Amino acid sequence: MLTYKNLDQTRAYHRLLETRPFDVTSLTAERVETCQTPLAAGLTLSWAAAPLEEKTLDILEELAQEQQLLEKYRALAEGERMNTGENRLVLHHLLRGQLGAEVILEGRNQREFYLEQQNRFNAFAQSVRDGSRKGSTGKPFTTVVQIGIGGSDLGPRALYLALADWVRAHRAESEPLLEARFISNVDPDDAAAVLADIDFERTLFVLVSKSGTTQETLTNEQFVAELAARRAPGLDLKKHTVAVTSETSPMAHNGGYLESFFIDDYIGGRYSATSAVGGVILGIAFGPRIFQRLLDGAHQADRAALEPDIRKNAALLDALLGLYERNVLAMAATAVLPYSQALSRFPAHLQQLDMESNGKRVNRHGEALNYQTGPLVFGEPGTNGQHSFYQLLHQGTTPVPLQFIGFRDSQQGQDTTFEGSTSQTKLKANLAAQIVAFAKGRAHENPNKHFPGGRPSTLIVGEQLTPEALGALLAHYENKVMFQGLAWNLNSFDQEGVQLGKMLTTELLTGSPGAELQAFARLLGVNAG
Ligand SMILES: O=P(O)(O)OC[C@H]1O[C@](O)(CO)[C@@H](O)[C@@H]1O
Repeated sequence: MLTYKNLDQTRAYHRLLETRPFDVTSLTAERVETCQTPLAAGLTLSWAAAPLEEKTLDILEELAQEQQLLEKYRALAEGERMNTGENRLVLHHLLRGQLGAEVILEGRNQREFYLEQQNRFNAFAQSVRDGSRKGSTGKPFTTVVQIGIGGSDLGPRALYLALADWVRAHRAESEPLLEARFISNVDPDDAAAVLADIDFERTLFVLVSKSGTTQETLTNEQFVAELAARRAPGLDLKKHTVAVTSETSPMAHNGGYLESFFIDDYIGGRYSATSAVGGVILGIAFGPRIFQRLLDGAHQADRAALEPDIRKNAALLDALLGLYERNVLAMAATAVLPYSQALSRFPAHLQQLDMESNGKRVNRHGEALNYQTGPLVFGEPGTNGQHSFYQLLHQGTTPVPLQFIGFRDSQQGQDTTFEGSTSQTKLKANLAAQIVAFAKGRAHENPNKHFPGGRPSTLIVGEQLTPEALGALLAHYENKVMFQGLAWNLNSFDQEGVQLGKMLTTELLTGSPGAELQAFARLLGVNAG
């Protein structure tokens, strides 16, 4: 039977508070060689430079048992109503494969429903790619533009950017390459810039909103319609627009779109990248086979997260390490630092995934918590970050645990040798150097040049950022966030914290706002109506 208790009601937590962290200034080569956990799809988690002693790991494993983390993960995948705030199931794992018992809801097998949608959007993507489906003026599509925000933008955009160059370098000559673009912000400059040079006759729009009510997305739909009417008056925009939404949303079945593809309430926005939300645009841009490879990598990581031994379960280990850093070592933030330009928007996706999921102050039953929960998440690709905010990370007063990601090979294989080493070699050398510099520091008699060290990190390393590796990376973080939320006894699957701002915006635009809201409206020149 599953029981739910707060972190501070567990024995393991109180034992953890008594532990001393591994002092990462004592990092050794032997530790680098031994502290490795296979993740999935050829990725490995190195935790050599993490503040973990063997004894701490044992207690973290006890915590996992006391909080029944694996049992709860299994239950979640098999249809337990884990989203207590909204009384919903949490089924994104089923998008990539069956993990346990089938989930049947009102006679519908949920895995089959997701597969049916996948088959539909794959066939659609194929027809766009092979040119059999054309625009309303008879021209083949060359560009696909996604309109959506939050989970309906960040994951798909991060995945597109992560694979675009890999696909360009690895595709067969006969495979077309369609360009994808994204409009998310209600700032009119976003849509205007994305659409500035668009050829409407050859563009397909993918309107993505699970709720079908998001202000930014509906406004941008209208922006596109008006611009298309001005720039391509003969165009039938309906034949250039598909929708991705839930079956119960106002956008579903409204007859305004060429096709509609569905998710349901059991796929949370920030967990939706492997559904039609990401699958339509990635399938069109790269082809369904590439999207399937991404799903396979994600499923491998989902399976690996079922492993009971914490030393062999990268998602569980990473999750409980993050909890240890947050609750025992009182570290408030964490940085995600991919040494891969392709992952340029991956930290932005993780920001939503982590902070919208675990930025909570009450437990899953709505009771106030007496301990810290989700950390602040930020990040940028290396080496760019090194020339920006690493100063604070090395010598600032706030130690921040660092999550590095790196690959042995570049995606495209193009390179140059300068001063005896290639760019890819320099990239990896910088990454290795940073881990050691953060961990061990360097003494100096000039305090300004003194590096204290003792700054912990982990490294996820793989051969190359392939579709499988990317899928595994995505799922690893989803599972990490899920395990942390379960250990903190909170609901990682709702987001009430985004509602108040939305409400006040509506009040200001269409209702009777309070005096202070009106005062800011005057300062900003808000003209409602
Ligand atoms: O897909 P929708 O319903 O337009 O929602 C977009 C995003 O808005 C949020 O609800 C937050 O405002 C996210 O959780 C979600 O991903």
